[in-house]
Amino acid sequence: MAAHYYTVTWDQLHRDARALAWRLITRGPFRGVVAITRGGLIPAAIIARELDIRLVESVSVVTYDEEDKGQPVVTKHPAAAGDGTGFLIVDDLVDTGSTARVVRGLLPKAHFAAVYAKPAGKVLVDSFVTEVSQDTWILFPWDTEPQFSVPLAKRERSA
Ligand SMILES: O=P(O)(O)OC[C@H]1O[C@H](OP(=O)(O)OP(=O)(O)O)[C@H](O)[C@@H]1O
Ligand SMILES: O=c1[nH]c(=O)c2nc[nH]c2[nH]1
Ligand SMILES: [Mg+2]
Repeated sequence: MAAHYYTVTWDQLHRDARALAWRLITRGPFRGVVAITRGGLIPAAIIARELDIRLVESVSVVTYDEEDKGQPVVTKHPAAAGDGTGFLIVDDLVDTGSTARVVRGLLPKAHFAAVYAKPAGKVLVDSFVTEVSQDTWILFPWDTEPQFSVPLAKRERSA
């Protein structure tokens, strides 16, 4: 269980992905994008649109079952990206860095970008936008839904 949660709305994700695209303009040009499925797909689409890139490849690394972490397994290789030369890898976040380490091993020449980064993983990315603490779980808009909120005055107080 995480100590903190950081909720990201669709608007914020769009804004942060565009901010990442701004930073990436001077690091390119890129021939194509490799999205790390599934979390990297939407940021990759936003960034590919902003950088006017039409070649979008994907790589799938399965590591987590909700908040439980296992061994990373590559279930889809990024065949069109070769050794990564001229390619931009995009993920939604780096946490421990284990997904990034696997993908960097597959595409050693690519530029690695993530929208959000935690301290243990940020050394593995070339570009990111926002850092959160290691004990924070990021709640993405595709994993959440709006629900009724109990008024503050009716909540139980601990002290
Ligand atoms: O730095 P790490 O500790 O490897 O964690 C980061 C990875 O974990 C999440 O993906 P997940 O494996 O949950 O799959 P998903 O993208 O399909 O949700 C997230 O999208 C990153 O890809
Ligand atoms: O939705 C997510 N939020 C996170 O903080 C995280 N870390 C690894 N995998 C994650 N998935
Ligand atoms: Mg992922």
